[in-house]
Amino acid sequence: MSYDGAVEKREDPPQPPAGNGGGTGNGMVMASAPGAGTGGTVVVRGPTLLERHLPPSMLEVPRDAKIQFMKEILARYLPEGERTRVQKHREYRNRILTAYQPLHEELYNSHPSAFLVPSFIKAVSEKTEESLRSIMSEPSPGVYIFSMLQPRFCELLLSEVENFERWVREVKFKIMRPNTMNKYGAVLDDFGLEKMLDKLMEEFICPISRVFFSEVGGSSLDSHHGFVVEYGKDKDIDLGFHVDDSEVTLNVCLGKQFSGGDLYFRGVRCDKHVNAESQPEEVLDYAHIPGQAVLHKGRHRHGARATTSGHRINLLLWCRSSVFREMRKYQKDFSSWCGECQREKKDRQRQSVATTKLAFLRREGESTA
Ligand SMILES: O=C(O)CCC(=O)C(=O)O
Ligand SMILES: [Fe+2]
Repeated sequence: MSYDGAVEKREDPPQPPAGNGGGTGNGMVMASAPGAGTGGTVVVRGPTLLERHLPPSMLEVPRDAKIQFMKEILARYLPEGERTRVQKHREYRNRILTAYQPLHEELYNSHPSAFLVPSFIKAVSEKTEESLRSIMSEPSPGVYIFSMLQPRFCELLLSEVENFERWVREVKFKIMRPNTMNKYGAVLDDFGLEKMLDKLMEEFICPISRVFFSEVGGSSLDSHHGFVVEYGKDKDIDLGFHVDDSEVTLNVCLGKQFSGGDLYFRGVRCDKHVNAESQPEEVLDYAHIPGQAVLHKGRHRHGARATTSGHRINLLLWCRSSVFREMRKYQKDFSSWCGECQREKKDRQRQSVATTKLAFLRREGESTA
């Protein structure tokens, strides 16, 4: 195999930073389960079944207020440890939000369509497989590449991230990194971009995922973890072979100038087969281009090669489905999406056809003897 060693499961960081000026203290463990921790922004979408249970006084309030109300009720039913984690993460975010002064307000307040290229907006608004395929390539099964972000948005976001990191250094704020495999990068949801990214997921990634990723919960995405990863000198160099803690991952290069940093893909696998061999058609290398997006299943094994010069920053949106995760707990057969389960199933079918044929031929032989 052309990758090294075993596949890692890339998750939100398990440990919070300790002590930000009398804050959370130690031990805010980040859960990778939906609804908790860094990625725990479960968004209740409306009109939903849950909405029918709202008290009459809540029916006319804005959607955000309804969501907040429902979240608070649902939080009461979380296990104790998880409730504490959610609460501490909320406090962590609030400390950032009250102290950090954003540089480009428009990033926070504009509708995401202001940042997207027109061809992408048009294809998604038509919502058909044909319109989506007209702007995408699929160089290996399940990996979709398309032009997505306007250069101006990439520049604004890069400059906002720089500003945030400058503030972090100046006030010596200990931030949580995006997940267990990065030492650099920042969680965009933690400094105010959660709502904008949620709209991006809901209005643009959900319609695509419904078409291409329905077998892994693409029709019921309901939360996200949005962050940037950074590579180059004095940053992360490469990223090991892994699967994401997501159902669907959006990965868009923001820039700047760099060489190297190719993504490599090696097929989709369930937990049991995560280290199984890859098939030739599953092998893909992809060179990042600023503004261009890669969309794939979280369980699609991948990694990033060394960024050999310059500075590469990518926007990642891990999209999750709480319904899919719950259902997966009770399933054993993942042949609708795991390449190795599919291969095993085909082998079993071939075997059973061969056995039936043999039995038939034997019977035929006996009756003509
Ligand atoms: O560096 C990249 O482009 C890959 C990032 C990635 O796979 C991740 O953050 O999960
Ligand atoms: Fe990844």
